Formats: sequence, structure tokens, C-alpha cells
Amino acid sequence: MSVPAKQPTILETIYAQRAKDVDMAKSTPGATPADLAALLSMHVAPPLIPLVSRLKQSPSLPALMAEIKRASPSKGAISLTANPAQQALTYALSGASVISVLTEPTWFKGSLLDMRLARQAVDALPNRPAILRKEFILDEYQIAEARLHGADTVLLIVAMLSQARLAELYAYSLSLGMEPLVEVNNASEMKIALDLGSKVIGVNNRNLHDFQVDMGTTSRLVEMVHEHDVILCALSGISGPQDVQLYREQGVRAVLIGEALMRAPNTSDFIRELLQWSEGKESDKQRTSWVQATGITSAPQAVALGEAGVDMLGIIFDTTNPQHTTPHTASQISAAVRESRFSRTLSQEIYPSAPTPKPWFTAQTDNLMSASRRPLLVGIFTTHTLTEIIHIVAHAQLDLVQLDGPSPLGWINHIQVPVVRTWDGTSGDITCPGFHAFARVKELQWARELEEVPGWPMPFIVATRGGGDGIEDIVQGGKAWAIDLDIGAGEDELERVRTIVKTVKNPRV
Ligand SMILES: O=C(O)c1ccccc1NCC(=O)[C@H](O)[C@H](O)COP(=O)(O)O
Repeated sequence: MSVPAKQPTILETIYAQRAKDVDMAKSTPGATPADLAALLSMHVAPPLIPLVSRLKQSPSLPALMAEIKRASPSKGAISLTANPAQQALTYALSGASVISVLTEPTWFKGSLLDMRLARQAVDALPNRPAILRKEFILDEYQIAEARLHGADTVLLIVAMLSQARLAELYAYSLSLGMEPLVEVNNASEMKIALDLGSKVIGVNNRNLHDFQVDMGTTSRLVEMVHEHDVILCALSGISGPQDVQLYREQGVRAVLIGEALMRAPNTSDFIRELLQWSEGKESDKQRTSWVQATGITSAPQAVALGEAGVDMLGIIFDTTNPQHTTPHTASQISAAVRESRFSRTLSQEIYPSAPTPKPWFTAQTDNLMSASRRPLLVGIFTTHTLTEIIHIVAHAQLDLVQLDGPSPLGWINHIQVPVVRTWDGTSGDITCPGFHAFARVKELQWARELEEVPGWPMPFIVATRGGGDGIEDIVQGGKAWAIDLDIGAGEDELERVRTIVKTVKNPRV
């Protein structure tokens, strides 16, 4: 008696079709694997932006990954005639950090052209969203295609790949400069993603074998990433502000939304509602509560300052400065700080208020201040080249870069971490959004004079002179969100820093 064959699930069916599609594409003249390799080696692919830092620079928490989705196997047609360029631009201008474009043609009615048009529509925007190729990726060929057509990242679905294949595709994507979004649906898949070293993990609330959507899927896996430097994203089924709010409270850092956005009668209004943008409160506009200690030269000193309550540790790389540090020592400092970093539990304290439609610098500042692990490491550069900076950031695993010397505005697009720019009071417009995430001034006076946009004081890091004179003045001035102290080598330095931390964090009102 013959046993009836098991019906393939939708994921298996899509996989089989995509495998055939890829084979066909590979034999297309001009688009063979060798052709794509040649194009990649010519560096004709458009410039990338790094997914991790783009998500960290989101103006909202959680960051929005907005999807272009014409149709789906579970819902059929959603918005067949959508214009991907228009949709992408709307998403970008409404604050999306990532634009996910479904490129699968049979069930989702997407294409690489859709993704290319989405990229082109946002390409010239300052701090444009990252472009995600949302696909059923089973071959390096699709990743090469994605890169050449303007993606910054690709989706890798754990449920669809053997562990060995997943590792190969992950490595290949990294080799093209793209940190993938790795999708999981349960604890064992989450373990695989974590073991892989994935930095951006999406939990799909939709089971891709049977279409069931369970919004608790993400919530149940949040705990597993707590000890990892991972951006956790919730994918699928998100339809309103209550879903976003719940994930925000649970510490989810990004939400990927497709159908609800594609069906919204007014996309930008719906995004405002989803993310609970509201009017800025007075309390959002004035603060001084972070302390940066600059001139760190050893690991024990860094750890002690972290324990004293310092939020950012400045490491100087300019060799003409007596307080400078070599990249080698910086990586030792970095290892010690990462080991000792205190991790806050996720609570209202870290996610203090619903995000509001804040202007660029205020939003960057608020996001940084929600970092759950501190102190953060700031590499300070004056004369280094862009290549040297990128190399040192990677080697020493720095969290921020501070540019003290003159540097082209476009560097922010190539440096993988948020950039602080020091302003000398004259050069360029320090309040121009998109070219740096944070502004640092040496004179409180300059900070006092500038607003980011009318009604919003520009948030500055203000450097103090030598012994830290004027701190009370800076704190009371309310325009600085952080003060930057020079650290000396004296024995009583730690005590001095403790006192300053106390003054800054508990100002007299
Ligand atoms: O959406 C589907 O029906 C689907 C079925 C089988 C495999 C994948 C599927 N969707 C891909 C996605 O993961 C979603 O497009 C994405 O997470 C957005 O979901 P939603 O906000 O629910 O549209």
C-alpha cells in the first residue's frame, strides 16, 4: 500500500520555485554568476550604508522597518499597483530606518526593479534608510544580485536553510559588506542565529509553514538576546500602536511592518500613530546628564571611570596629543570595558517615553541615551584618514567616532558608528542634519546661541576646560546633554570625576 506523500508547506513550495528561478537567472546571458562576480569586482554596486548603525540611529524606538509588499501567499493581493518609489519615499520621510522590499515574483508580485526604484527614490536623502532585499535566499547569486541592485542588507531565513548553508550565505553577505537580517521563529532557530554571530535578528511572528501568526512569538524570545549585542526585531502581524508599544516595553529594537502600511489610507499619518509620535514635552528639550571622560590611556582606568558613572570614554588617537593611545591599547581598553559594562535591565527607565517627532539631533541624542550598556567608547580623531578611522573602529570595536579636525561631511556614510563632530564656532553649519549625529562645542556660549529648529535647542556635548570649571554653568544652562572632561593622571582624578558625575546627574534646580 502506498503512503500518501506529505503535502509540502508554503515555505517548501516557495523554496522549490525560487531554486528553479535562480537556476534560470544564472543562465541568462550577461547575468551569469561569473558576470555578477565581474561586476562586483569592478565596484559598480552603489554605496552601502551599514544596517546596524542605521538601526541604532533611528529617530524612533523601536526603529521602523517598513515593507513594500504588493501581495502575499496568505492574503493574496494587498496593493498590486503600488508605486515602489513613491512608497519608499513616503516611508523614508516618515522616519523609517529600513525599507524592506519583497522581490519574489510569484506569490508576492515583487521584483528587483521594485527594490532598485525604492533605493533610487531615497538615494539622495541625508541619512537614507537601509534597503533590505526581502527574499527567499538560498544561493550566493541572489545576494550578489541584491548588492548590485542597491540593497544594503538581505534576509536569511533559518527555517529554510541547513546550518552549514546558512553560515555560508551569512559569510558571503558579510563579504559584500552587508550584515544580514537573520529570521527565526522559535528558540532553537534563535540559538542557531546567535551561534552564527548574527547582529540583527528578526523573530517572525508568522509561521512560514502554516501561516499562523502569534504575536507572542517575539515576546517569548526577547530574553534569549539579553546578554548579546544583538538588535532584536519583531516581524509580521503588527497592525497598530498597541503592538508597537508592547514590543517597545519588552526591549524590541525594531519592528517590520508590511500589510498594515500597504493598506493604510494615509501612510505617514498611520506611521505617526503606530510609533505614537506626539508633541515634544518641555522635559524632552532640556537635559544635561551624560559625562564623557576624555584621554583614557589604560584598561583599569577605563573600567574605574565606568564604575564611577561615566557614560562615554574618549580615546585619543592623534599622536601629537600627550594623552594619545595606540590602536592596540585601545582594543585592550575596549575588551576590558565590554567585559565590565553594566547592563541595565530593560525597563521604563531606558525607554522613558513614547518617541515624538523630534528633530534629527534631539532624536539621535535620545536614542544614544537609551543605550542599555555603558560606558560607550568614543574614538577621537584629528588628522587620520577615513581608511585609518574605519580600520581602528573595527579593530578596537568603538561605539562612536569624534572628528576633531576638518573632515568631509560625507564621511558619516562610511563610518560604521555614529559620528560626533567638534565645531570650532565658524566652520560650516553644525545644525545641518544628516552629516553627523552629535555636535560638540568647546564654548558653552556657542551652544547657547543655536537652535536645531525653532523651539528646539540644539543638543550639544560641551567640552570643559582643564579642571572642569564651569560645569555648574553648563548644567544649569540646559543646552548640553553631555559634558566632556579631560582626564589627567593624578591620584585624585577618580574622586574628582565622581563629584562631577554627581553634579551632572543630580543638578540643583
Ligand atoms: O506574508 C505572508 O503571507 C508570507 C507567507 C509565507 C512566507 C513569508 C510571508 N511573508 C513574508 C514576511 O515575513 C512578511 O512580509 C513581513 O514580516 C511583514 O509582515 P506583515 O506586516 O504581516 O505584512
